[in-house]
Amino acid sequence: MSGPTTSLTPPADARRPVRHPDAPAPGELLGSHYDRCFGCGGEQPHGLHLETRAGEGVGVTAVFTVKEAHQGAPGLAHGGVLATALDETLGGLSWLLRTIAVTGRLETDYVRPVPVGTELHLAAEVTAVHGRKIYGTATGRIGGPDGPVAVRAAALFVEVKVDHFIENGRDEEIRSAMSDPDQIKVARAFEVNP
Ligand SMILES: CCCCCCCC(=O)SCCNC(=O)CCNC(=O)[C@H](O)C(C)(C)COP(=O)(O)OP(=O)(O)OC[C@H]1O[C@@H](n2cnc3c(N)ncnc32)[C@H](O)[C@@H]1OP(=O)(O)O
Repeated sequence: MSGPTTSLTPPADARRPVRHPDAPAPGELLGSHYDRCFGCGGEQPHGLHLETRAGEGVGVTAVFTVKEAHQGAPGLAHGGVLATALDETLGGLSWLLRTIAVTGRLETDYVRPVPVGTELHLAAEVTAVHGRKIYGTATGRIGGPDGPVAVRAAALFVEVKVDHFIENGRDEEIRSAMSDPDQIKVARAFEVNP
């Protein structure tokens, strides 16, 4: 049986990731890539409102406070919401590479339950790049950057052009985003990618 390989282990000839010279400085807040994004958008009332900062190398850190609206079991964060937090943090790595990419595969390990009210401290890094494929890992810790690990992820993102969103998104939101100067600014930031 043959088909595309879905392994999260980079191939032997993958290259080490390189921080883009125009990447935000370590500690800089990345801001939201779309104000209605469920992961990071300020205009999404029940969203995660994840705040992501550039880290050292090709890495980012983020903080997500688990709210009442994020429950699965009573008083505990929903696993899908935690996967979203990991996915969004990994998505922030695009800023470090200055490459637009979407999640192709995301594998999540749930190590310990995460109560409502927890401040989850996330960290993600790119581990390898192979053609359009970007390999990354992420971790979420309870209470602080050195707190106990609650969740972990390995992921493969695939580089896409802006057209991916224009061709596939719903017309109403695409039209609205295209008429928003802030949104155009975010998209342009990634267009120059030597
Ligand atoms: C702006 C950023 C927002 C950030 C928000 C947080 C991140 C997100 O949640 S993004 C939203 C969720 N993701 C999506 O909606 C993506 C939906 N999927 C797609 O659009 C397509 O399948 C896409 C773009 C991933 C790949 O399609 P396509 O561009 O045709 O590439 P394709 O040729 O199939 O694959 C390219 C390579 O990736 C590999 N690949 C593709 N999908 C996968 C996968 N699921 N698992 C492993 N490898 C994969 C292929 O094997 C291929 O590898 P190789 O180059 O070695 O042959």
